[in-house]
Amino acid sequence: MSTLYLKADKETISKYVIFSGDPWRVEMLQKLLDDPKHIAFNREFNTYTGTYHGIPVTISSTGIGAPSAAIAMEELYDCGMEVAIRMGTVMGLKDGMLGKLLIPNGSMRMESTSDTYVPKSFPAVANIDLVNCMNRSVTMNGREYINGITCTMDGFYSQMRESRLSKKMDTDILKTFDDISRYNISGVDMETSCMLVLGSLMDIKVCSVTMTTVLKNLKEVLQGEARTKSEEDLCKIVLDGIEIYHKGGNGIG
Ligand SMILES: O=P(O)(O)O[C@H]1O[C@H](CO)[C@@H](O)[C@H]1O
Ligand SMILES: O=c1cc[nH]c(=O)[nH]1
Repeated sequence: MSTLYLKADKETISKYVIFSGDPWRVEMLQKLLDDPKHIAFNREFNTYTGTYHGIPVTISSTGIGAPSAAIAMEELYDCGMEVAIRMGTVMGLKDGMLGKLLIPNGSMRMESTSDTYVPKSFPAVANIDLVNCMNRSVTMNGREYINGITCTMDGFYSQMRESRLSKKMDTDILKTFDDISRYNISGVDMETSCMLVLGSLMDIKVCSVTMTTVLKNLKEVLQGEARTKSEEDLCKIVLDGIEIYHKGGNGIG
């Protein structure tokens, strides 16, 4: 029987799963797989399974935010997922980060979905072996990475970007950034901490590999060809990272 939202089942899902936020990034990634089989595109969940250099890999999407990321994680865990990688974009909070990969060791839980599973004192931490393999893959692919702590939030236009409403309500978006910058937080996204928490609860391996596409206050933004190239590199980096991990961290090729 297929799952409620992703329309997946045990026969079609592999143990390695990559989750993009954006369903259209899945279309970019599936082009790098051999023999990609389209499982379903239902709501925000676009899912394929194929192989990368002989390794079975499933790719899917979570849409924006932790609630739907938790649904995707739950349903593919039900189908036998053992390794989950978030492959997304992130807003960098430090200068010079644009185009660099932010691969957090852990993430501050400012989203609320993970609170529905465990208390806030439960940490959101990444699997160290996966992080190391992804770091190696970034270097191999000619990019730079940053490890450290990120922050995951729920409110895009209430916490991360000014809007007509936030101005009308006098919401101080910059104060949020100032507050978390004092904690040496490197970047902000909307899914990572929830996915890391669920991975620990499921006793599977999880990490988050994110491309810095924008800096806070839109100080710098990756656009046009540079943005496309950075997302293409992100897809390749995550696939190569899985290959490194699959081979016991001993390199690829
Ligand atoms: O590019 P993705 O993976 O969607 O990630 C980031 O982009 C979205 C916000 O623009 C949020 O989902 C955030 O986490
Ligand atoms: O603005 C942005 C861009 C990428 N990721 C986010 O979470 N926010």
